[in-house]
Amino acid sequence: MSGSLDVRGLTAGYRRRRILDRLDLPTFRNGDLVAVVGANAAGKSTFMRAVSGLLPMQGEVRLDGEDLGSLPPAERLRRVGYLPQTLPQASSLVAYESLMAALRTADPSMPRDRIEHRVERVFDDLGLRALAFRPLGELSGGQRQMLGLAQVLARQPRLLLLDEPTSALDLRWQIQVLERVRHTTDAGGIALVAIHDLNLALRFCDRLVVLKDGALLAAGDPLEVLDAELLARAYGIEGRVERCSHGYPIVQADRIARPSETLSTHEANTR
Ligand SMILES: Nc1ncnc2c1ncn2[C@@H]1O[C@H](COP(=O)(O)OP(=O)(O)OP(=O)(O)O)[C@@H](O)[C@H]1O
Repeated sequence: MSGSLDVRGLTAGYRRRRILDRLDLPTFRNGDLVAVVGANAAGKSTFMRAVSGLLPMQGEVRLDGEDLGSLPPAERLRRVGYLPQTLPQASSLVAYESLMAALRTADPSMPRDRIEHRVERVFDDLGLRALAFRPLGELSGGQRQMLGLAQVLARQPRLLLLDEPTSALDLRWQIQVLERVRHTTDAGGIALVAIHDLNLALRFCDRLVVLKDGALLAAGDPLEVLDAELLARAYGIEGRVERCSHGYPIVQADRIARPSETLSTHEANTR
């Protein structure tokens, strides 16, 4: 179906361990900015790698009705922009050249003037002009993370898969990045963002996927899905979702839950 992402029966893992086992997600549509959340080791990065095509997988990932697994790697690379959790390698290339190189790799047939136009544009959009002629090896961790994102956005992929894109960023740049991603989804894209900061997820994302031990714990509207019980089950904490004085929802983590509080009432009652 056009304008959609469908994940059905996704199974993926590593040589000796299966991590995701027949994962089904709700259909995502154009305009959706999806936060993929869950505790450490829940399977978020494995999910991102599997959907991106970097990790062998079974099941179906359909983008606009087409099975991504059946596309040639170059075509998949054109449609899916994946930002890994690791920062881009430090190198002697300056930032501008690194973006040019990323675009050339993704689409060797793209004319040079179009590449330059896209690179200029993404530097402006992300407010990174000051970094354009700095060698990657001389940038801070946060600056390198921004450049990694710039490399992905400049390719203008149909689907964005961003694994912790704000983990190295200060408050201002966290907002800058998520506003930028929001802009691409408002323009009709689909973006999946693995993120630990639930407050950013609540503020910018319109869909939430919660993973636990490689399985889907919950999915839906972030404000409907995130509540005290989910915080206990997903993270083992006692917490709550409240509104700040500006009206934004915020998650307050109060303390680590006692073991029985990490289970649902039903589970606890039937033990
Ligand atoms: N390269 C690998 N080889 C073997 N096992 C791996 C590998 N990468 C991750 N795992 C395992 O897969 C499971 C899920 O890890 P994953 O990185 O997907 O979790 P995550 O939700 O992204 O965690 P985090 O929030 O800590 O980044 C973990 O048990 C982890 O130990």
